Amino acid sequence: KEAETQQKLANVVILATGGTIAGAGASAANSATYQAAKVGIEQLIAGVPELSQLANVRGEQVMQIASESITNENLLQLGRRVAELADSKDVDGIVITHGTDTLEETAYFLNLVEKTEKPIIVVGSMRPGTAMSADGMLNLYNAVAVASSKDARGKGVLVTMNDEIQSGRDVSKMINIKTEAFKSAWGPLGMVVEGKSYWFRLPAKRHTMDSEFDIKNIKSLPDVEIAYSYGNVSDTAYKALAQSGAKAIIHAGTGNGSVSSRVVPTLQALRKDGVQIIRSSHVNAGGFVLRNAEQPDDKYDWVVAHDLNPQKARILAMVALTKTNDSKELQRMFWEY
Ligand SMILES: NC(=O)CC[C@H](N)C(=O)O
Repeated sequence: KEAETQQKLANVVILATGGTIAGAGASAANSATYQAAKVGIEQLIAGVPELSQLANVRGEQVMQIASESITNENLLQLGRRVAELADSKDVDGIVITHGTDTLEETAYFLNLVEKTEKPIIVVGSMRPGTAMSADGMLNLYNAVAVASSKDARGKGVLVTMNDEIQSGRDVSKMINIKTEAFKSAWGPLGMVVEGKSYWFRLPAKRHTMDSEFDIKNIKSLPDVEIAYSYGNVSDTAYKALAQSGAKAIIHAGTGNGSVSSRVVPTLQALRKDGVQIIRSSHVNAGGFVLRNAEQPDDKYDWVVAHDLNPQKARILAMVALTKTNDSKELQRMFWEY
């Protein structure tokens, strides 16, 4: 009988990378003071015995780090392992446990480069497992539930935090002291309640199977850097980033990706030197940069990041630059992905 149920259940692999979901604090009162990336994947799985009712689950420790330290090499390593598993006949879904600081970057990266319909769910937690009201157990349970469900197929890389199913493209960490931390300007795709998914909308942007990018063709990622804008900003950071070899600079602009008059001439000169200039916005609840508004992008040959925040714009720019260095092609990609 047991063997029969095992056969019916989906096979889900959990790739563990660290973060707070693998964190441990000194006492149950430590919700914010603790060490991330301490608990191994076997212990995480053992901590949620209910997972075995949802799927045949096995774990792999891919790395054990806090996500602010993730490098492009780490991203490629993780992406390649996800692709291998997605190609494997005996894997139905993949869950990635991840620190929340750069979770939105990894989720978007995988959304662009993984050629599969199989569910890929990225999940983290805001409190370590040792804290009162720890959120990791339920977030992981929900991730495995969505990863093992047929109706999550073909919807791109997803993020399950705080009972919501978010698109990996749209979701962003909006606050760092609440369990209700992950939001999208365009709303969640669905909800998970008691292990069942309820869907309300679909992603409109190209992803996974419909993407022109493939992790199997990406050997390395080019250097793309971000410069933050604010009142009284100087051009020092932009110049330094270009000098250190950045192929593209993401302008984390104010408002509609606006650029200070002190910085405009520098960005024009850098573009003439071959550096791609990509205007994004650091407006908190969701920036939205319009082409040729605020700045004459056609005239300067700049690109706008559409609704992508600066850190997501960096991910798309890196992936896009592996294919083209044509600014018009880059702009097309920024509209489509
Ligand atoms: N809530 C978290 O996961 C943050 C912990 C850590 N800074 C990380 O991103 O890995």
